[in-house]
Amino acid sequence: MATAFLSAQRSKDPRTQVGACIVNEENKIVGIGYNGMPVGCHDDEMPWGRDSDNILETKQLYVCHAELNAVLNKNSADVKNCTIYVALFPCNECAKVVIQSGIKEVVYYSDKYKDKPEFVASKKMLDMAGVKYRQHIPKQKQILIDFTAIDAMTGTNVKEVLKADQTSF
Ligand SMILES: Nc1nc(=O)n([C@H]2C[C@H](O)[C@@H](COP(=O)(O)O)O2)cc1CO
Ligand SMILES: [Zn+2]
Repeated sequence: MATAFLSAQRSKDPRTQVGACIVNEENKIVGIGYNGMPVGCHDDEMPWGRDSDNILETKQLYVCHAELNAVLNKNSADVKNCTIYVALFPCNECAKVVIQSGIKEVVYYSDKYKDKPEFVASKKMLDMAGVKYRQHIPKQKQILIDFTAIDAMTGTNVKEVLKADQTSF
């Protein structure tokens, strides 16, 4: 799930960044994706709003959801019997992609849109197709990525080695 969330950081959606990570039966990652505009549809030329009188001026008609991208980005022949980790519960369109691609389990973090018809329909289809879904409750609320830690650790290790050398002499 953390990998899904990390992938979401790349999304240009100013409101909701979603990531998805697919793992096979050995828990090995076979696909990662985040919500974004289709290839060739430039982020800065596409609408990112969601509320407009003109639906053509909203993101809904254009944006590829994280789950779709994760399936399309797969590095294996298929994603049959895989599990998809996703930050937000899949909508009805993504549920179809999940079912048709053979994914057997959805692990989601948030179900904040659960009362909307897209998500009621999604669950109806997942239930009928026998795709399991469960909420992920993380052991810790946050993970900090500190790029500098690798150098700091090396420094500490070097100091420890030097100290050990001094005591042995
Ligand atoms: N499961 C999902 N995967 C996704 O990639 N998305 C994307 C579509 C939009 O770009 C954004 C939702 O925008 P908003 O409705 O919160 O402003 O997240 C949304 C959902 C849930 O609907
Ligand atoms: Zn979707």
